[in-house]
Amino acid sequence: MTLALATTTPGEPEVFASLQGEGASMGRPSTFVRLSRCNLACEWCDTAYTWRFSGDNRFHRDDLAFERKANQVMAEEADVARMVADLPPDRLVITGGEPLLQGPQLARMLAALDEARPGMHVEIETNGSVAPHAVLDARVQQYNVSPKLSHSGNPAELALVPERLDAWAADPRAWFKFVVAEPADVEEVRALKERHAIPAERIFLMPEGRSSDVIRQRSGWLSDICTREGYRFSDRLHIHIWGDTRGT
Ligand SMILES: C[S@@+](CC[C@H](N)C(=O)[O-])C[C@H]1O[C@@H](n2cnc3c(N)ncnc32)[C@H](O)[C@@H]1O
Ligand SMILES: Nc1nc2[nH]cc(C(=O)O)c2c(=O)[nH]1
Ligand code: SF4
Ligand SMILES: [Mg+2]
Repeated sequence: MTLALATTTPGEPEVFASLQGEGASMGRPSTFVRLSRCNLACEWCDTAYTWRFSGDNRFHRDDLAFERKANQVMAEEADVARMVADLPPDRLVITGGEPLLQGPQLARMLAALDEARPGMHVEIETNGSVAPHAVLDARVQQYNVSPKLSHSGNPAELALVPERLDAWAADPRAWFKFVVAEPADVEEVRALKERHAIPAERIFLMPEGRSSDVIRQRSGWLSDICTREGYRFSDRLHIHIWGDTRGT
């Protein structure tokens, strides 16, 4: 059984220990597993190498067939579990790409992990447009849900699935993390918050930016909006420490 993972060095699955750089667990030592493939195609995606393979695969869900692709490695679920178990952190962050596209494979990987190293805390980074597989869902402690606003360039009918947003809003494990590039983007956050009854204390606003300079520039007005409107602010700690570097 295999998982499609991103690679940092050719042939090597992108599994690494770092600090969680964003959201509710920022600063916590965590092991990251980065999967490949995505059902969306954000214009500013900082990990487009996980899904933008040869040619243009925007919005073609049938492209999710698991053949070998550049920047992708197929790894045995048990081998991924062993790599995670051998790293020091007791927390796991599963990201991508869109990890919820590989729910059954992740559920099996986590079952193997529980054999090798029981009790790890599991967080999933997701764009929030896909329902989690039931067996996987039962093993997850935290969802970091990042619904995509119009500046991402995704069609709203793919990115913002109303019944999914209602389900995340009702799930106490879910934290919302909206990427914001301009003050006007926050209007869309306000509308989603009202429409789906998302509690403001579970909403982070995070500046779009792949460099410390851009993040810092946008943090001024974004932190003012958070202070006025009761949202939480999320920095991007890993970018300040390591820059936009794979495997950090
Ligand atoms: C690469 S995504 C992978 C997980 C999932 N596909 C998602 O979008 O949530 C991980 C996180 O990085 C955020 N992100 C990606 N590119 C970014 C950028 N240029 N600036 C700020 N955040 C970004 C996403 O919104 C998401 O919260
Ligand atoms: N350090 C670090 N923290 C992160 N939190 C979410 C990340 C992601 O790409 O999903 C990420 C990442 O890539 N690196
Ligand atoms: S949903 Fe996530 S992985 Fe997919 S393109 Fe957007 S930011 Fe990148
Ligand atoms: Mg990242």
